[in-house]
Amino acid sequence: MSGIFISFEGPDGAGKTTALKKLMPLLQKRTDKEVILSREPGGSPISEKIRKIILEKENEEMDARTEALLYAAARRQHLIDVILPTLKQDKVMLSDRFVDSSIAYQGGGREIGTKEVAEINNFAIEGHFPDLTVYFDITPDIGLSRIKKDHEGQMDRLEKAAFSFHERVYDSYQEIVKDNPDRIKTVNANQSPEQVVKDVLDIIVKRFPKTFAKGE
Ligand SMILES: Nc1ncnc2c1ncn2[C@@H]1O[C@H](COP(=O)(O)OP(=O)(O)OP(=O)(O)O)[C@@H](O)[C@H]1O
Ligand SMILES: Cc1cn([C@H]2C[C@H](O)[C@@H](COP(=O)(O)O)O2)c(=O)[nH]c1=O
Repeated sequence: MSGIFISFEGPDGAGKTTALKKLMPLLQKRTDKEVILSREPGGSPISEKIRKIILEKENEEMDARTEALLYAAARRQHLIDVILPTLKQDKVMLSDRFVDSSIAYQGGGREIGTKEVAEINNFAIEGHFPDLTVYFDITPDIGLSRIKKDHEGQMDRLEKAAFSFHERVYDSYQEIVKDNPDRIKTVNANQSPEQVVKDVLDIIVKRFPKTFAKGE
């Protein structure tokens, strides 16, 4: 596998999607490798169908373990349909969320347990961890207030969960970051969108200087 796999993580409203849209062309300018952007849950036709089931507000009664299995199933299909083919073609794969989201949201937030959730995800991803993960650090009060300001009426099932759930997600992410210092690098997401993009770009270029050397 010769491509580069980078995931982006963080609590709801951290600004990943906003930053990734701006980051994509900046990265593409610096490399001859094709840069592909995808997201989880989703990113391929079957996984997008699973995403709909997971996030629909009507599915309030969904059991926590069912939710964890659905995220892992969507991830497996995304891996097979998009991530592995992209890496085999020597491209750069950017994924807006990956396995750490399940550990933080289902393991921590839903209190299933990080070990249990890691186990079903190990089955799904068969060791294909990202080469680099950029964690967008934002406290749940700030992240959720951004979302409420932007689209309160259209908040999905996860975004609408209790504040204590989002606090557990945040705490769980802090643990994951602490436990994976080589793979995960943190960006302060409570800065201007421009500064966030600059910081993320710096991290990626520093980690893969040869790949992103064009135009230096
Ligand atoms: N640096 C920033 N400062 C202030 N507001 C921001 C910043 N970045 C993004 N936003 C706003 O915050 C909201 C959430 O941003 P975005 O959708 O990019 O976050 P996200 O990390 O993808 O969230 P989620 O995972 O919940 O979808 C949007 O309204 C966006 O305009
Ligand atoms: C991959 C993944 C995601 N989640 C949560 C995180 C968000 O609340 C939603 C996804 O929405 P986004 O706007 O596309 O970020 O799902 C999760 O709980 N577990 C996961 O594995």
